[in-house]
Amino acid sequence: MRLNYVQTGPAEAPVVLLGSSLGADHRMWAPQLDVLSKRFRVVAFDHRGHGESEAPDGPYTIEDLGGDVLELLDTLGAEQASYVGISLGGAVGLWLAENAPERFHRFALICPPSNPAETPQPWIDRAAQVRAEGTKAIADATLGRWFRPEFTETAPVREMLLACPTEGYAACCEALSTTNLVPALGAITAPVLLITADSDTSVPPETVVPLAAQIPGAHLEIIENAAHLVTYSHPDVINPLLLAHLA
Ligand SMILES: O=C(O)CC1=CCC(=O)O1
Repeated sequence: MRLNYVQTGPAEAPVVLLGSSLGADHRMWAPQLDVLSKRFRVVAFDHRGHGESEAPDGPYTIEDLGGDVLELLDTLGAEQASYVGISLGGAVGLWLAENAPERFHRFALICPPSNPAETPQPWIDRAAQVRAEGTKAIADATLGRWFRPEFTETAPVREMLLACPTEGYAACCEALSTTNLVPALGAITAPVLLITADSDTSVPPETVVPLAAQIPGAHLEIIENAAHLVTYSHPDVINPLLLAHLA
């Protein structure tokens, strides 16, 4: 699978991969790139079916998306990396922490859905709606979950969502509908920073806070007055946390 990616920072520095939210692409990491690339070789990639990555017909699985990241590491010539993921990218991070610990130093997982398969029907319904009507049909509702009303710089994110391939978005919804990463959380060995946002209605804090007790040694941060896409709306709060954890 050919994943699209951009990289910045010194070529010889430790690699940090950035995995995006459902419907967004590598451009959503713009508020993190300058800061992280002073210390790391930063690789922001598009999941399959997103941005400019290949978009085969779905359904996909979380194993597909995680396997793509391992292939990307091989393509980059990186034996190991650290991984930062938000939302769908956070679920992929949990899968990587559980299934490929030898390839990763540290994880920062932001608003990660750990068991979306618990309620699969909304994901199956969303996939059907997007296949029928495109991502424009879900754009207003999605941005309403991703940002609090006082954050108004949402136009670039809307543009990413509208540009997301219909089949890729739908197939990733189907991946979420079959994903349950909870049973293996206790086997995670890498240091994990978990970040949740108090106003996140996509992946509510009540579903993230308990993960800190289930992942050995995990550290939890709860960001106040923030919704799901907290990396984009609150970089001044998030970037120092990422730097402190990854360094
Ligand atoms: O609500 C959304 O669209 C964002 C999201 C992606 C994965 C998830 O659980 O929520």
